[in-house]
Amino acid sequence: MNIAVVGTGYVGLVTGVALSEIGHHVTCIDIDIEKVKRMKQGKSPIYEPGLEDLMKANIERGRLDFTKCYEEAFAEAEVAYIAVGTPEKADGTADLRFIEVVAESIGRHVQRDTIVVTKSTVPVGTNDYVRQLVEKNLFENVNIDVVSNPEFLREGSAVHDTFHGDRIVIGANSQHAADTIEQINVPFGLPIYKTDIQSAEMIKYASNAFLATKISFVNEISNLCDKLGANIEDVTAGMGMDARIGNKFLNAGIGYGGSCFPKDTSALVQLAEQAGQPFELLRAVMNVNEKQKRLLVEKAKERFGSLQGKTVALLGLAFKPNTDDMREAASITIAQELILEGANVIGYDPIATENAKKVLPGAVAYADSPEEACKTADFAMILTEWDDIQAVSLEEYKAWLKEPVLFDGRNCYNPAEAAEKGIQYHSIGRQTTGTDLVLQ
Ligand SMILES: NC(=O)c1ccc[n+]([C@@H]2O[C@H](COP(=O)([O-])OP(=O)(O)OC[C@H]3O[C@@H](n4cnc5c(N)ncnc54)[C@H](O)[C@@H]3O)[C@@H](O)[C@H]2O)c1
Ligand SMILES: O=c1ccn([C@@H]2O[C@H](COP(=O)(O)OP(=O)(O)O[C@H]3O[C@H](CO)[C@@H](O)[C@H](O)[C@H]3O)[C@@H](O)[C@H]2O)c(=O)[nH]1
Repeated sequence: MNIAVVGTGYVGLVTGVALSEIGHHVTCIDIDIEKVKRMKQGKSPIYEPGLEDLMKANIERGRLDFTKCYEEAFAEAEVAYIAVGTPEKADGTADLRFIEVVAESIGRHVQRDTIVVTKSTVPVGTNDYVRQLVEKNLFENVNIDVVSNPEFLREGSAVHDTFHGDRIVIGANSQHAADTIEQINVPFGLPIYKTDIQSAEMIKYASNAFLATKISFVNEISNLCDKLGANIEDVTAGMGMDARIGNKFLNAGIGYGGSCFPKDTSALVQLAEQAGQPFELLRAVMNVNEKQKRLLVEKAKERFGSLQGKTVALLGLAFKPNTDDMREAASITIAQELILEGANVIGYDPIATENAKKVLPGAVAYADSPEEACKTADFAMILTEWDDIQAVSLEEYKAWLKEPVLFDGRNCYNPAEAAEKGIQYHSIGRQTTGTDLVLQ
């Protein structure tokens, strides 16, 4: 099948590469000329494990190409995937401006009957709107079908998730369109769930909202554990043994970030509002998350009284490991709060530093290793559980930090062991240890 993929971000590029890997001929379009140049040379503009190797292999096989030119991409295309961003507007709703521009461009450039597949996360009803926009701009006398095919990959494991996902959702109102998109996806060998367009659109928002709810729920439980002397790791292990609850996605931490949960929960709350069906639960989930992002700073203030003049090492800046994405990373809130408290901040991230520089306060300094960050600092906070950060030993923290006090937002260490090694260790939903240590 000849496929055009519009937008080459985390979703578009991974989708395009994966579709070419299973045998389709794919042309990816992006308006960012620099990106297109890089991708043509087999270089991925984003950090995503395994992606670049697949890109190179399929460019060599002649099944994958990149362009900024719609004419070129639509010369042969029978199917057009839309994978541009749907960021959050100031009022919390989804911004459909990129979708609108793309739908109009597709309309102007299609040469034959075409199925337009929306991969982007869009509010219920958007695919109908997309069809209207495409049809309004048609030059050729062709038929347009639309299909909702929401994406469920996670950043940092996007390639793996695409080939090993739990399901592929296809929402269509025409049997022909549903069958064609199913056939395209059969080689992935994953369960395919077919439904109508509105339900497919809702499956995506409902899934993200449910996962966000799980995280805020467990974070609330962890804060209670903190107060009442229980241990969140033991609690979630015990909860997760109930198959109805499941043992995944129960890690307490410093709140969810990233390019999806924050904006998608907000968009669903707004969608519910517009439908006259306020989503109280999801509002609470979002409020809990905002509070949770500030937890480590609150703990540090409680421990030190004032943070004025203290230097804090922030270890891990990306919103999760194995990505260079800084969108809605908790590190942004934490760095801002620390600076407001009069602290100096030195950040370290193995991959996301360049992106971090664009969004963290200008006053933040950057280190090239956990050692350099910690040796400059009074105490440290672990924000992202990158492998190289988890590989730092407790002995090293003890040797490097001026005051061996560690605030661990990802529960990477054993609290008793930390105290044994001479560290005062504050983590999430577990008792603080090493409080009796005499620190300088
Ligand atoms: N990032 C994820 O993990 C993820 C997972 C599932 C779903 N989604 C959804 O997928 C969509 C895309 O997300 P993303 O993170 O890949 O976005 P992104 O911001 O990383 O990438 C969007 C790309 O589209 C390009 N673009 C914008 N306008 C264009 C146009 N007119 N023509 C061609 N290209 C254009 C941009 O230059 C950019 O490269 C969003 O709706 C998001 O909610 C994202
Ligand atoms: O038990 C957990 C799991 C995750 N997180 C945090 O939640 C955020 C999101 O993590 P994750 O879901 O792994 O990454 P994303 O790439 O944002 O993926 C989510 O958002 C995508 C975009 O819609 C969806 O496609 C995915 O299915 C969905 O998991 C990160 O800040 C994590 O640190 C926790 O705090 N505890």
